[in-house]
Amino acid sequence: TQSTRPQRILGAVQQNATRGDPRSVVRAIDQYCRNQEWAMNVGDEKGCILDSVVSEVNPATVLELGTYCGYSTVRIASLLPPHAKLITLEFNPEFAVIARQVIAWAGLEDKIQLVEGASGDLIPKMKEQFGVETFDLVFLDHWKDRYLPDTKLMEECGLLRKGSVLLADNVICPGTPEYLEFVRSSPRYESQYFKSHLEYTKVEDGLEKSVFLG
Ligand SMILES: CCCNc1ncnc2c1ncn2[C@@H]1O[C@H](/C=C/CNC(=O)c2cc(-c3ccc(F)cc3)cc(O)c2O)[C@H](C)[C@H]1O
Ligand SMILES: [Mg+2]
Repeated sequence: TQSTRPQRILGAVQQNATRGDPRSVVRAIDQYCRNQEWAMNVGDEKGCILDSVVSEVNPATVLELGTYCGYSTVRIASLLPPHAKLITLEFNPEFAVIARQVIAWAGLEDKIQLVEGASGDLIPKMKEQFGVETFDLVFLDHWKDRYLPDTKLMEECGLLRKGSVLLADNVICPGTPEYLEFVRSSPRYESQYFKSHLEYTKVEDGLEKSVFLG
């Protein structure tokens, strides 16, 4: 039977990356997606911006919305300090199965908690079920029309504190117009656009970093 693209990405990791070496996992996925078949990972160019924001925030708690194959999950977790935790939400069980194996290959199971389910259902349960107070960093990379409702939901659930950083992928392509308008016009956020390109292409895209002001 035909394999799926996520299965082929996992295969590329298992063939080309070293177990326990997160950066080799990231490199293997980028090489596969650049040379064999495109996939919607944040990629190497925007990934460098992601790395710099993660390093600057040096977060103890991270939330990722939209795991997919786990590329950005591994990329972020590889930069976290020893006791930091990353919770990543994925509602498609097929992708979750792949992402768990990519995370395991990178040897990052102890830093990453992959939770299967929809963000709208899980965000309200973060405090009681996962013992989270607030998130220092949130990486938004799920359905683009869910960035704004989920951001409002995180505010309502008290998951953002003064200084929490939201980093959103794809604010140009495919685009997240309502979210962008909101974070750029709201007095409760300080936003900054990092111009880049859509993963593995020359098309413009970028990341929007928004600091919650409380
Ligand atoms: C109600 C559910 C919401 N809550 C949810 N809760 C949990 N998990 C969720 C939720 N909503 C979605 N997910 C999961 O996250 C993933 C979804 C990721 C979505 N990403 C894109 O669509 C994209 C497109 C392009 C692109 C650019 C140019 C092109 F030509 C084509 C494609 C590029 C990019 O970098 C992109 O990230 C995964 C597939 C999906 O199962
Ligand atoms: Mg994306």
